[in-house]
Amino acid sequence: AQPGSPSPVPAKLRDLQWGKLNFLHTTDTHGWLGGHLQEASYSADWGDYVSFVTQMRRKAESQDADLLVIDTGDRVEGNGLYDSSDPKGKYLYDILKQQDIDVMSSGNHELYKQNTSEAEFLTNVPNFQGSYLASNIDIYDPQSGKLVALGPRYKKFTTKNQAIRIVAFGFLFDFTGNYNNTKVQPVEETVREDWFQEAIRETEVDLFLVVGHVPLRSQEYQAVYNAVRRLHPDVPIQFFGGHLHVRDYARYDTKSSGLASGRFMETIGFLSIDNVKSSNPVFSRRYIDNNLFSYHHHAGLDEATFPTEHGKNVSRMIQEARHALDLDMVHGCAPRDLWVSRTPYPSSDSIYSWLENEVLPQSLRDPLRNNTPALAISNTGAIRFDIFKGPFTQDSIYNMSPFTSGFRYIKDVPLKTAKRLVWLLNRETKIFTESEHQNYCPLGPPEKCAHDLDIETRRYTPINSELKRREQIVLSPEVEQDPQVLPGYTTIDDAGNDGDDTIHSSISFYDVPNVLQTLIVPETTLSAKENTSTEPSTVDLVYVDFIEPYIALAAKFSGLHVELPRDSDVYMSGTSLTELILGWIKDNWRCDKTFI
Ligand SMILES: O=c1ccn([C@@H]2O[C@H](COP(=O)(O)O)[C@@H](O)[C@H]2O)c(=O)[nH]1
Repeated sequence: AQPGSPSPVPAKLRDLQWGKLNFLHTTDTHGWLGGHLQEASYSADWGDYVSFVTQMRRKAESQDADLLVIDTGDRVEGNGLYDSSDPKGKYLYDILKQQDIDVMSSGNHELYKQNTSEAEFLTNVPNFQGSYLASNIDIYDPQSGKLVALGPRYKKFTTKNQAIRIVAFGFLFDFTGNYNNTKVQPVEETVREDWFQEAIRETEVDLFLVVGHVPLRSQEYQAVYNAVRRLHPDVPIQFFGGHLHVRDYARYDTKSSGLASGRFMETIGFLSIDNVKSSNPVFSRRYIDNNLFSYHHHAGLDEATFPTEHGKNVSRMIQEARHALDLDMVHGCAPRDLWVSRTPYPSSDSIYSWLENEVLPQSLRDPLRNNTPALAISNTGAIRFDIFKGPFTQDSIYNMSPFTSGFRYIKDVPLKTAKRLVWLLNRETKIFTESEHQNYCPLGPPEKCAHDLDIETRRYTPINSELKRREQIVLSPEVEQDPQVLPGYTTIDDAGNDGDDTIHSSISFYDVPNVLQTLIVPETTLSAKENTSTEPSTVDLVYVDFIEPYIALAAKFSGLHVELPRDSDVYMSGTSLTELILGWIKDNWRCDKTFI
């Protein structure tokens, strides 16, 4: 763990049920390779995980079993270790490659920007040669300019100890927000390609392994499942998924299942399959809290015997990178916790209410607009993580707001129309049904999308469904706090409620809107007539530039006749949302002696 990170609190643990074939799985790590420096439950770093994999491989060997290590993408964007270096990822790729990963795939965050996907192609794919699969992604090779596969489409291999013959694929969901230097083929089309049809016609196979940055309960995985099952009614299929940032386990039939292992290095997913080659395979899953207490327990080792030299070196690499990036530098001290979804919105401890009521009204102003009133909009997904009371560091800013988006505006928009546009963005259905940008919750945080699962059937409710959205639901009721049991994940999945390794009390999650809004009316701009209603008749409609495609769509439905980007312009040139928030924090959150 990194120096200064909190020690894990001993807790009641559930053991792992080993099989002859075992997996460890990470997904959506988003650069959190240093672990969580403010949360004891998730305080192990990538170096500890390197030690854990080594020790678990030894344990597998001793039982003549196999262990495969999987990662399903979104390794970048979301933490200072990736986002604060120039170029981004200067330290991350070398740290990542220290892990011995057997099968991995790309996420959507590897493809939003040209430099990220090129780093993936030129650095990460070669670093993980033989493991990195890209079943449905192509990239324009920056050297030749030719469109080529990002990585091999699939691979066949046989495990060392049990000689299990595996055919593996690596998918990304039907993502449309990628920069134009990559092409993502919809999974439903990929499964009709000749190479895929040939691959699944393999007869010498004991297991199909489908890894991907794909929600488990999705039309994409349904398509892969249907294609394989049509030819192989009896061969086990194991899926690993991600993107929604949740722990989840799905049973598709008696011989197939899927595991999703959370987000931000909070969770290491464990899955075992016993009797893979028989007519009766047995599956077991566990979500391991990423801390040393859990690691020691599951490896059957202690503080002295657990860490490997390699693991310790990787922890040192992280420490040096964090030091070089000055990630512990304190910008201010937060006077209270501010939550993304642990508290109702709006409320005094909602991070979105804080942005709407304090940060944006006090900071968002373009001097070139001469105090013109503005209705400002940001997507809630731009804010990725909570703020904890106490020191707010260089790391905290990227954990909370990692993206580089700035602002644009459309002038002279009737306030009534602007408000209707916001209403439409939050209502979603109509807009996204007709959108080429349809995606998993393209505006809100991914967890919001996961919570739109139909509770009864555990099926994902597509965002173009006409099903009525729940307004704001408490997903798990608060329970009396048992002093021995700390709050944390209490997952319910298709195998029941005993998946988490650590026994926790539950935390409440509340739904959040797609976009937050704030009306900014400088006193002096109101005419005497308007002053009576305190609302201007027209405003600058200001928005985070990432959401411009959705603004264009919502404008169409709200009667705002604009063509974007032609009719919009940059607002506060050179200032990103992240810089705006950081500036406000530096000005407003002084550290007094209660924090030191
Ligand atoms: O530049 C960006 C990129 C993404 N977002 C938001 O992030 C989510 C997607 O996050 P995942 O980790 O891939 O699930 C997307 O819905 C956007 O809301 C952003 O705001 N800016």
